[in-house]
Amino acid sequence: MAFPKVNPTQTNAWKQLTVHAEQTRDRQIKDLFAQDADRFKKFSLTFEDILLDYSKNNISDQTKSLLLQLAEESQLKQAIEAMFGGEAINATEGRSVLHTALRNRSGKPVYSEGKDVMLDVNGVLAQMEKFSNQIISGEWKGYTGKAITDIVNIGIGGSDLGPVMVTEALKPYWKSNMSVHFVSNVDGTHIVETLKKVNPETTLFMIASKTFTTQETMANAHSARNWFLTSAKDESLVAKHFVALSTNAKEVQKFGIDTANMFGFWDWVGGRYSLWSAIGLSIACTIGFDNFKALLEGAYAMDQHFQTTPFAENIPVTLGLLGVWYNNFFDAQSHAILPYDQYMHRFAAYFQQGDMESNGKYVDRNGTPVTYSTGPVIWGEPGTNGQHAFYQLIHQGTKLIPCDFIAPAITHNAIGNHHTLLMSNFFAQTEALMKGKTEAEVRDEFIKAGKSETEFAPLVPFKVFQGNRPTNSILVKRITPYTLGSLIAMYEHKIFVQGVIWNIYSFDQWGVELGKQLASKILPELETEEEVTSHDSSTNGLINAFKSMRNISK
Ligand SMILES: O=P(O)(O)OC[C@H]1O[C@H](O)[C@@H](O)[C@@H](O)[C@@H]1O
Repeated sequence: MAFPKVNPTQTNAWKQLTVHAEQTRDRQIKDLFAQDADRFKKFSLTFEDILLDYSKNNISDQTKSLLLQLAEESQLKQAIEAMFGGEAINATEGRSVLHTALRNRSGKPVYSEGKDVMLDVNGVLAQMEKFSNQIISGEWKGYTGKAITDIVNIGIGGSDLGPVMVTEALKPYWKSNMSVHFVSNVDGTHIVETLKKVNPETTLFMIASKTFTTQETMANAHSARNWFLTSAKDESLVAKHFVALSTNAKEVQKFGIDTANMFGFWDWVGGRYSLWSAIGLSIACTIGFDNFKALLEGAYAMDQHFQTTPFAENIPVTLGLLGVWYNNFFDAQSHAILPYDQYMHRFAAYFQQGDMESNGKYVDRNGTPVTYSTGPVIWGEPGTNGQHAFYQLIHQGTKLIPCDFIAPAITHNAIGNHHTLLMSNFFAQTEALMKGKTEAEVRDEFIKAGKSETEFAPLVPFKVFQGNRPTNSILVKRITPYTLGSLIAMYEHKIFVQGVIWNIYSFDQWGVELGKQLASKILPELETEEEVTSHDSSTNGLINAFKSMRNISK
C-alpha cells in the first residue's frame, strides 16, 4: 500500500473546518485587509520569478492552519514521497506515476517499483534532441530532398492538448522556418482543413498516441498517410514523413511506421501528464530542444519546491488547499483559470483535462462512493475577452467561482500601451471581485453625477456588487519556457494535492471508457441502411432519423 487511505470527512481538521466555515461564511475579505496591514505579505508566496498572492481569499490564520492540518491528517507528505518514489500509486492500473522523472534534471536515479528509469528517459531525450536538431536545421529531408517546414501532430486528449497549449504559449520562441499544426477531432473537417495548408513534400506527421489504438487518432493517421501516398506514391517514403510517439511498439509497426522512427515512453506516464515525454516532440521541433529543455528545467524546479518546501509555504499545496476550502465548505462547483496572456489561450483547456480527468471521480480509494464533493469544473478564457463574456456572472451571479488570475509583468509584444492596459484590467478585476460596490457607494455615485433620488433609486439594486469573490493572482516576470514549465508543474501538483485529500485515484480515467464502448457497438449499425431497434427509443429514433437524413436519394 502506497500511503494510508484517509476519509477526509473523518479527520479532525475536516470537522473543525466545517464549524469554522459556518462561523466565517459571511466574513468580508475586504474587512480582513482593513484589520491587517500585513495581509498581502502574510498570504503571498514567491518562487523564483513567480509570485502567488492568495490574500484575496476568505481565509485567516486559523483557516490556513486548519487547512494545513487537513493536509497533514490526509498523509499528504507520505503521498508525495510515494509518487516521487515511484510507488504504484495508480493502483487501479497497477502503475507508478512518474511524469516527474521525465524532467528530473538532478542526475540522480528515479525508481519505478525498484527499477531506475533515468537511462530510458535520458535515452529518449537524446533521441528527441538529435531529431529536433535535424528537423530545424533542415538536415532531415523529405522525399523530394526538401527540408521540413510543417509539423502535423495527430493525437487527442493528452496526446494533443499539452503540445497545443505549450506551442501556443511559447510562440515567441518558434523557429522561423517551422510551423506546427494539430489534428485531434475525428471529424474529417479537422484533417481536411489542415491538409489544405501543407505540402506533402515538406510535412512531417507525428502520430502521437500512448496506446496507438485510439480510434480518432488512428482514423486521422490513416487519412494523412493516404493523402501523403497520393503524392509520394511509394510506401517506403512514409519513413521520411511519419514518426510515432507511443508506448506501443507493436501497434506502431502494424501501422507501418519503422520503430527506428518511434519515440517511446512508458506506462507510468499518464496521457494528461505526457507533454514532458516523447509526446513533446512537436514542441521540441517547434521551439528547439534548448527551449524544450528549459521547459523541463522549470518543471523540475517546481517539483523540488513541491517536494521539499514546508506545506505552509508550498505553492501547489496552498492552491490545492484553497480549492478544497471552497469546493467542500462553500459548495463552489467550478474554478476558473484566467490567463492575462493571449499566448496562453489554451491553458485553461489544457487543465480542463488535467484536472477534470484526474479528479472527476465519485468513488474513493476504497471503492466506496464518496459523501463529499470532488473535482470542480475547470474553465476559463484569456483576459480581457472573458471580461466581456462571462465575468458578469462571476461578479453578480448566484454562484461562487474562485478564480486564478495569471499574468506576465513583461510582454513579448510591447506595442503602444497595450500591456499596461491589459494589466490595469488584471489588477482591477481582482480588486473589484473582492471589494464589490455597496449601496451607499452606488447612491453616492449617482448623486455626484447630479441625478435625483427619484431618478436613480429604482436602479440602485442592480448596480450593487456584493464583492467577497475570492481570487488568486499569479504574477510572473515573463512567460518563458522555464516559467511555463514551472506553472504547468504547479497546477499538476495542485491536482495531486486535491486528489490525495479527496482520497481518490487521480491517475486513472475509467470514465472515458463507456462512451467509447458504446460507440464501437453503434458504428456497425451506422454502416447499414437497416432500421435499428436494439437501443432505447430515443437512441433508436435518433439513429434511424440520421440514416434517413443522410440518404440523399430519399
Ligand atoms: O494517447 P492515447 O492513447 O491516444 O490516448 C488519448 C486519450 O484517450 C482517452 O481519452 C484518455 O485515456 C486520455 O487520458 C488520453 O489522453
